[in-house]
Amino acid sequence: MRYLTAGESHGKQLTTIIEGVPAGMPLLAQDINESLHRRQGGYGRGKRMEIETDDVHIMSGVRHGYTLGSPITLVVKNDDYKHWTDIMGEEPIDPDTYIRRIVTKPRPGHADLNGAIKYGHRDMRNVLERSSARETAARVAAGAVGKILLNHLGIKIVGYVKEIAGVVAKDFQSLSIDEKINRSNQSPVRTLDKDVEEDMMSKIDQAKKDGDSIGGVAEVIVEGVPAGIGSYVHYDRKLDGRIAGSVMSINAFKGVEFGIGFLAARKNGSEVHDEIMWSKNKGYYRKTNRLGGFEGGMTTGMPIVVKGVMKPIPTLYKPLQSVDIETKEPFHASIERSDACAVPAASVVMEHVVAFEIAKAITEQFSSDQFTILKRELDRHREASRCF
Ligand SMILES: Cc1cc2nc3c(=O)[nH]c(=O)nc-3n(C[C@H](O)[C@H](O)[C@H](O)COP(=O)(O)O)c2cc1C
Ligand SMILES: C=C(O[C@@H]1CC(C(=O)O)=C[C@@H](OP(=O)(O)O)[C@H]1O)C(=O)O
Repeated sequence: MRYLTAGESHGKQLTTIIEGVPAGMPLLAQDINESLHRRQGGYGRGKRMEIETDDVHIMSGVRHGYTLGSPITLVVKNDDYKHWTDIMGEEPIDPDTYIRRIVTKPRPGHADLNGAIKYGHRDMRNVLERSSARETAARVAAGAVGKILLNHLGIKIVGYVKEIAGVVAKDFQSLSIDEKINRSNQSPVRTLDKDVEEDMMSKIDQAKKDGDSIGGVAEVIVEGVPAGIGSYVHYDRKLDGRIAGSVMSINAFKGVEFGIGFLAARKNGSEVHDEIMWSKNKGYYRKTNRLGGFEGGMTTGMPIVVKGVMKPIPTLYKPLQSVDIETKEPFHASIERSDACAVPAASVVMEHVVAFEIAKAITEQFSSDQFTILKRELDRHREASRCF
């Protein structure tokens, strides 16, 4: 499975093309929409989310509710486009209007300056339109298809917020994954910990009031992936590496850890490695899960536990110094519409990029032209690894 996305933030639409989804898998627009709507929500987002209603249009690859095995094209319209037709249209524009509207002031922390240098754009709108996290709607659409595939294979996944600006949620390891899904869906900041919700929201309110922005940590848990998915043979087949890459590719994400992650550097081996157990019912399992479900680039059969850290949003009302690329004069950032905190929304994005990577690894490892055969093979693998 692989996918490509296309589309500018204030252009007509976002398009996702996914290749390699097995034929015969049930797939409905409403299931993809559930993911898209979750991504749009979350406390801390700016005015743009009041304009958009992200609903998917399935343009190819699905017939009568089932996948065909051919490329699936998903379209999400940008409702904001109607306000940007003069700026974002494909026809040549009157030079006076154009000059008045070009973006020459790069925001520290965004892709503006580096993207302009790379492509030679003197108008940094040509960069920001595509570097905008609007693209994550298209990625969530792809991830939703991956997640639907996993769900049909008995694999469940949840993403939620662990921390916002130093307010840390407690661990809820004993909660079932279904309870985690419910709690994160009900929380305005998508955390499992009701006790810290208010604190998280007041941090966001304070950041908004100060014209500043804040970041945090999101966590994703995946249950039901059998042992031995991924590979220890090649760097680009190690599944933990691929998941880490997908998380790092989310806009504003600056780090990833599995299980106890960076804490492992300060512990002895006896405090880090998960002892191996066996029982007739469960087969092999680990007493603990400090390594977050991976050894040797392959799944251990324990829950996959991955965290990603998101930096504060770059667009600030509070001025940060930068340089105008036309005049070379210093300036202080101008006021622009922006999110103050997007960690709740990003936890949904993270859930979906991780879902896609796992679905992709499973379809690579087993026969995947036909969904029923894939399901049979995975069940066989589950049984073989239990009895191994
Ligand atoms: C869901 C989501 C919403 C975001 N919203 C904004 C925003 O409103 N304003 C902004 O400047 N950056 C926003 N970002 C972050 C930028 O897109 C990101 O910082 C930028 O693309 C530069 O990439 P980098 O931070 O990965 O280096 C958002 C990110 C995500 C995941
Ligand atoms: C549009 C989305 O997020 C956008 C991501 C974003 C950025 O710079 O990354 C900037 C903002 O866009 P605008 O400048 O139009 O207000 C966010 O709203 C979205 O998540 O769908």
